[in-house]
Amino acid sequence: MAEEGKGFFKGLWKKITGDENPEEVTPALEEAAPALSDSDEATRERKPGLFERLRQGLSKTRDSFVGKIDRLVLGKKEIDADTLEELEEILITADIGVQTTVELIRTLEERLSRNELKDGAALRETLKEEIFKRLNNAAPPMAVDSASPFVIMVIGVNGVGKTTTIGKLAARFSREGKKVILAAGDTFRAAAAEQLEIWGERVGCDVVRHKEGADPSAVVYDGIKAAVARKADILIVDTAGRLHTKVNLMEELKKVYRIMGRELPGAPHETLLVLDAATGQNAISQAKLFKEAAHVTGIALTKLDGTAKGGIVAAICNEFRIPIRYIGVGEGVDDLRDFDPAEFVEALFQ
Ligand SMILES: Nc1nc2c(ncn2[C@@H]2O[C@H](COP(=O)(O)OP(=O)(O)OP(=O)(O)O)[C@@H](O)[C@H]2O)c(=O)[nH]1
Repeated sequence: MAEEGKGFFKGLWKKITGDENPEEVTPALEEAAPALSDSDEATRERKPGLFERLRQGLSKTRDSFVGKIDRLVLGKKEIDADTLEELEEILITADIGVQTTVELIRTLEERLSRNELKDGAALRETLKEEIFKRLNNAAPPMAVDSASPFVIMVIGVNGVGKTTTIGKLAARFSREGKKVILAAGDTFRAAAAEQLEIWGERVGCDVVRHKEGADPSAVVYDGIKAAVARKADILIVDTAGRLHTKVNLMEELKKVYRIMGRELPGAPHETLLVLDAATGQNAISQAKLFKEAAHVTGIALTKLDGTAKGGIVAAICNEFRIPIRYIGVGEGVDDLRDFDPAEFVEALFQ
């Protein structure tokens, strides 16, 4: 650039940004936006809307959890043991879980002793980073194209949002052009099959159901036969969330699981446990219980929008080592989102 032109550019730059030295800033800007393709442009246009919805969905957790952290750390010029003690209390009450809280505080203490936490802002940033690390238990996404039909067994106690999650998943897969069949394996409650049929009509997919009180294994058997005969891409199987006893429930789930594998080797390809975030520590107990009885391979965490207990995400990721595949942030069909740890932490702390 000619010197004269450079001067003009510098002046303009300062006017726009208030920054004296464009040379220092320009390389970073170039790095940040290497060649935007058309699809990047499209993503950028779509992203703010989706991100904003996620932010809104997490507003209760952000206001209580991150709000408390901000009140504790912002403006603090020095971090000491008392600050970390107060932080520990906030983490515990935010349903992050005792084990994860202890780990986080230990890490922060170490970083404090290495002089890495100079002030409140540094503490906030480090906490965000450490929470992200614990959410990021890398697991490959559900590989629905790896089998045909790909069978998803959905488990969880009543009322957690199982049927709604199945409906939202069916809608999403159908939109992607996949043929989906639903099997109403909860024969204990008549309303469960009816609810599933309503979703089937809404989404435009077949529902296999039997009468109330029928053997769920028979429903699953028919579901698999129908999925194979009709060349479905995905079969989603609902299961009971409540029986006369907990032991009965677990035994039934084991039986349904066995029948699937017998009728279609490799099935179920995914056992998705649905948990209600608003139930806090109860969701943790359910995760423990189902993990022991069923081969849980993924979690859908619903109702994050209605609760301040969003910290439960960290407890689940860190303590169970079962990937959270989806999060529910509203009742709408588009409110079941892929769980993206980076986006989640950003939406929480921003
Ligand atoms: N706000 C909000 N509500 C949700 C979400 N997911 C499900 N719900 C609502 O939670 C309620 C219970 O959902 P269901 O799908 O009926 O729950 P279920 O686990 O199938 O319950 P049963 O059919 O009784 O076993 C419904 O009113 C849903 O609309 C979510 O992510 N956010």
